Amino acid sequence: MNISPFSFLRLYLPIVLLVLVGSAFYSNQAIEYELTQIRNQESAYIKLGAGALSNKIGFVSHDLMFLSRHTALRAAIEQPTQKNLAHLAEDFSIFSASLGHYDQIRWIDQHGMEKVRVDYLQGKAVVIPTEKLQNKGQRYYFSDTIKLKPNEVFVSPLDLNIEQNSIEVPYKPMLRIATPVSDRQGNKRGIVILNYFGNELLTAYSDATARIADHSMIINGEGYWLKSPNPNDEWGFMFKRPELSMKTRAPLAWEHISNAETGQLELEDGLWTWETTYPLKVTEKSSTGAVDAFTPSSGEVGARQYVWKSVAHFPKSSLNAIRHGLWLKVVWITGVLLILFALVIWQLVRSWKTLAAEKLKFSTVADFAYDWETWLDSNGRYLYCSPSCERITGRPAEAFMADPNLLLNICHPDDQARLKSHLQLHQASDPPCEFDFRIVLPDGKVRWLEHACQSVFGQAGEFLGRRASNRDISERQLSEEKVRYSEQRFQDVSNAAGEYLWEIDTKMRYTYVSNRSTNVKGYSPEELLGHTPMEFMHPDDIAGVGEIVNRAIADKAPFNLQHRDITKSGAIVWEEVNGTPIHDSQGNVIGLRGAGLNITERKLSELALQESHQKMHSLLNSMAEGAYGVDMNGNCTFVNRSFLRILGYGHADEIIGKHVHELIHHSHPDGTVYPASECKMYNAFLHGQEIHVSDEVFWNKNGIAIPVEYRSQPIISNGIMLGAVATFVDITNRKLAEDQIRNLAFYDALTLLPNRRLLYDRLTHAMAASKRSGHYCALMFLDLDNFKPLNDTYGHVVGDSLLVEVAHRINGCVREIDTVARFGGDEFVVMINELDVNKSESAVHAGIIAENIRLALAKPYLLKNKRLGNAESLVVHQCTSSVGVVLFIGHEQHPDDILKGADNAMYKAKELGRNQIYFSDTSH
Ligand SMILES: Nc1nc2c(ncn2[C@@H]2O[C@H](COP(=O)(O)OP(=O)(O)OP(=O)(O)O)[C@@H](O)[C@H]2O)c(=O)[nH]1
Repeated sequence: MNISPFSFLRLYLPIVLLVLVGSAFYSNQAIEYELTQIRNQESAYIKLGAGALSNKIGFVSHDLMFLSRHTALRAAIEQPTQKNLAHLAEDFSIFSASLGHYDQIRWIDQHGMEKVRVDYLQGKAVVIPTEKLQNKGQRYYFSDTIKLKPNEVFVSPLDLNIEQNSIEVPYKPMLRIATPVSDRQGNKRGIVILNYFGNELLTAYSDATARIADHSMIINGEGYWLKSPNPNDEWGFMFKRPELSMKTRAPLAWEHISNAETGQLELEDGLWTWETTYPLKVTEKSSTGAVDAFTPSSGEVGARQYVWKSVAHFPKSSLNAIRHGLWLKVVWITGVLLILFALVIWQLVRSWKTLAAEKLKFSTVADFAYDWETWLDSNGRYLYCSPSCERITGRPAEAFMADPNLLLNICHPDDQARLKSHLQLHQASDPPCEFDFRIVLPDGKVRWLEHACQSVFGQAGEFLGRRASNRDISERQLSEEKVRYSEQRFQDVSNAAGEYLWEIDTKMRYTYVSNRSTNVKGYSPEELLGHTPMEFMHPDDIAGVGEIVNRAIADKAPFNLQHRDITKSGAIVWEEVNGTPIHDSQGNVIGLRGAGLNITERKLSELALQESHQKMHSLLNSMAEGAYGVDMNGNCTFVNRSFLRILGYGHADEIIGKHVHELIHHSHPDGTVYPASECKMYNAFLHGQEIHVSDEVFWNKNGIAIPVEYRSQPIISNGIMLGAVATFVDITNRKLAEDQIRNLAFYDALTLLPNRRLLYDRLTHAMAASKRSGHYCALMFLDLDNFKPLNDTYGHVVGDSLLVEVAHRINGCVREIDTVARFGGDEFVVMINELDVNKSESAVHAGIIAENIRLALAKPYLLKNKRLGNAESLVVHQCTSSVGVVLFIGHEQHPDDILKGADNAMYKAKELGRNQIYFSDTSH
């Protein structure tokens, strides 16, 4: 795992600083402690040394005073007889030998003459014979002592013993202590003096300061060493060598030492510790002494001036060594500590990072969990609540953390008792638990939650509470509800429909059959399970059913089939089966399921219907009329053969399913569009009405209008209209016949000109029109002149052809709106409409037209002549015509009068010689 140097240093640097400061503080404290120890030790030993010196001096002083008051001495002073002197010498010997401290014990009389002297030589007290006694009157110790008052003590400086005016070698440090003695009258009778071995004193000092022997020393008041770690420095004053004194060697230290009774001071050269000893009591005196044997003291020295300094000098190098040693120790410990801290912090940072990573994982897994994750302690308080609770419950995680009862409070009232007992009672030993409950959202909606929880334990097996996962299963519940509802509905519908449900495995054995099987097959589900459907099937149907089912399995497709079953009672029932393959997750077919329905009645009906259909089909196809059916959308449901024949189709499939009106009835006879909305038949069938139309057209496949007469009748079953059936006949021949009849009534069969009836009709219309317009009309009555001879000569056929040609030539002389009619025989009537509003102008126009006709008819005719048995010949014929003209307007005259007028005019033309035009009188 990578650790960021920044993370490490951020934690480590303050600790480094702390350790360094701590180390510095500790080192200072340690050094100070060590130095304090040393200082204390120095002080203590120096005090011990000083004390040892004082004690020793005290003992000596005590011995002196004991001897000065000794009875033998008193006796010798009063009566210095040999006996008393001997006695005194003996006592001095005993004293010397018993103590061994004194080099000499003497009584010197007031003249300085040694009276009794005991020396201590080689461990024995030796009384010096009288003849060897010397006069010490010149010596400073005598002169300094003899002048003292009784009981005052003279203590000499500690110096080296001088014998024969030379410093005794080896050096014999010596301290002389003396006191004057007097007789009973108070006269001074000399002194008692003890030469005390200075080594005793120095040894006592050494013993007391043995622990600091290497740097302890005794220095006299002048700064000379009486005892020094370096013996060569000692007794400088005895050799008059001032350089062997502290005053010279360490003047600064000596200045402090000499000016203070006691003290301790660290100077550049080291630690100085000193203690001042005052060997003399108040009653004791001393003098400067003298180095030379017979030199008197230069002055008296009082008790406070007679000092020895017990001094310890702890060298600077040793102090530094201690400091360095401690520093090194601290530095080493600090280094080790820093390394240890570095390792610990490194591990700590690693652990934190691991912890952070684990926390990130945890938060990623828990905080981003889709479900609502919780952890409750043994008291039911939330230790963790995932943020998804807000999406699921509508309340934030903080609300649950703050209120352990919130879940119970928002629980649906119907589920609260169960949830409450679960939350209150679950214990560490409870197994994992799952159940569903509902909560009420803030907006009042209800949501289903699937709750799953289990106990959780720490590594030591301690119960940590229960961890739960709550999943929003509202949609699933809804879906399941829908599925349940759907299944129930399916079951109900199936039952209502009389169906039974079934499932079979790949070996075609029933694995499930619903109760309705009893109604359909006559066998209960228990009797069917484990058997195959074929065991109950009509033998003739097994092969067909097997083929359909196997194909469905191969195609993995649903199937539908009908077959016959033989019921438990032996009856044959028809069953309709719908089924579909069941697949596993790999898509393999693992069985079939479906529903079966008893369709026996329907099947029998169908068969009957089929038979009926067959009959109807035969009937339809035997009809001469075309027939077809339409559904409610107007689409064709069936056609018969005559339909196909009449309308030119080859197969019913070309029509069935198509909108019949759009296919065969889309246009009027003149080709204009005939919308279905205007179609009589279509509207009649839409309204459930019968209709009969005798004259419309259907359009055949080739786009030719076929005149038809049709009937349409709605198909109504149980009051519900299902469509219509139409029949039609081709009335082309009938129409032709009708046309002919109509032509016969209104037209001349030979010339095809309107006949007299039609002329009369049009004359009536022309009269009405002229009345509206105010324009005059003209009626011309034509009669061929001498027509009869042609008939007679060539026969009626030739005469007919002339009449036809005459009709043709007259038509060529008039407008479309005019009428040319054959009135009868060789008589023609021409009616000219819309001439002029002015009668004269109209007469002129009519005359011109009449003249044109007359001229046209007067031209020769070339007529075919074919007689029976003879070849066809051409007859050239020429004839004229007589024309009578009458003008008319409105209803001034009766039609018959107009015709009569024209006829009369024509006769006038005849009378006037034929081949001319005559206007009726009424025309002018
Ligand atoms: N070919 C033929 N002749 C007809 C037809 N109808 C009448 N006729 C004859 O037409 C003749 C008419 O005769 P009329 O008009 O009386 O005599 P006409 O010979 O024309 O002499 P005028 O009229 O006096 O000039 C008769 O001989 C009829 O038989 C017809 O449809 N076809």
